[in-house]
Amino acid sequence: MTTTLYERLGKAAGIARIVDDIIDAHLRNPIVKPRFEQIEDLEHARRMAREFFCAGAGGPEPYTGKDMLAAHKGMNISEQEYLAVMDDIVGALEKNGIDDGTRSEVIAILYSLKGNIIRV
Ligand code: HEM
Repeated sequence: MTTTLYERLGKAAGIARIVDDIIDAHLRNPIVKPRFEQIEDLEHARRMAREFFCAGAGGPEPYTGKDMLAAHKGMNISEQEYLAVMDDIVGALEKNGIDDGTRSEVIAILYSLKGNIIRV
């Protein structure tokens, strides 16, 4: 039996916990903290990130947020900030007991989005 990425991440409930840990990590990470402290509606951003991961992992939840280019346009996000965000995501996946292969899959998907996020 193969399981989907969505299932291996713990479906909506598991993804919600992972996203909460990612946001907590960003708010503690000196490299990206100022960006995330400035967000006016953090609960909205949290909801969008949960939807994005659910939909991106093949879950049934629709993603109702902006595409990655529109969401990050004009922010002048650096390569270093992008890496810091990726590191926080890996840390949150590890904290939630996500296996090595699944972590690599998530990182590969996110890496493919970098052209829509860095210095756009
Ligand atoms: C790993 C790749 C990333 C993914 C998958 C991602 C995903 C998202 C999503 C889904 C949103 C919500 C869009 C919406 O409101 O409709 C968002 C917003 C945001 N992202 Fe990212 N992001 C990534 C990288 C980054 C990086 C590297 C930074 C900067 C350090 C960043 C900073 C922000 C900020 C500040 C917002 C909120 C904008 C606002 O509502 O005021 N993101 N991101």
